Amino acid sequence: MPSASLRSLGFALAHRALARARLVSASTSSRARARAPSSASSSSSSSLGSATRLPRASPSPPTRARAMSGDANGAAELAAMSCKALGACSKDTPRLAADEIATRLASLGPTWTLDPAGLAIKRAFVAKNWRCAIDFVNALSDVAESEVRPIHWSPYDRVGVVNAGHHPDVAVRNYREVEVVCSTHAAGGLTLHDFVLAAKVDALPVTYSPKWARENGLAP
Ligand SMILES: C[C@H](O)[C@H](O)[C@H]1CNC2=NC(N)=NC(=O)C2=N1
Repeated sequence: MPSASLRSLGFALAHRALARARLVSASTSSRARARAPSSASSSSSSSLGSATRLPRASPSPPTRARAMSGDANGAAELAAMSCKALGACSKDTPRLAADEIATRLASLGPTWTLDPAGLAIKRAFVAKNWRCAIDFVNALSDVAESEVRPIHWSPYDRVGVVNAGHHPDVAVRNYREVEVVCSTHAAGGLTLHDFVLAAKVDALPVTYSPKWARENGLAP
């Protein structure tokens, strides 16, 4: 075969190979594009995802520790109860009479006191340090919220939560002095909810200031 025709044949083959290579790379990239979601669609799917994602239910209450109580049976009975079972607090939630308050108070730990007006119970202690104080408050927060129950409502079957918990007033002063006050705000005084919460608070682990623990008869 003459050299000129060989050369033109070579060019033709090279050209065809080049065209094929271009064709293959074009189809590969279009397939790749089809697989990867576009930035718009991915953002819309993630935004849809975030629209249906709702806050997780509160974590389960902390594991029980040694219940610190004056009357173990009374405290165990209270701690086994649940504010959810008692129902959400309202102005109609019955307030306890003075004698039942005294009985329930005796079954709690020794550091609970009744306020002079008889409308709240208070527990105060000194933690070992700030971190121990805040760890206790965080665990307390889980207990207060542990009565949260999920509800479903249409039409998108979104899941929400009704906060049927029972919440104490909490203060941390002088970086480690913790104060917990239980009272039923909706009823304007002490109800069974408050003693149930207090018994659960007594079951929480606490790292006390060693000096305070010795002075209050709570040294291990
Ligand atoms: C609907 C829900 O049960 C009420 O808002 C709860 C929330 N936590 C509460 N906590 C306390 N301590 N008193 C209340 O009256 C109260 N009400």
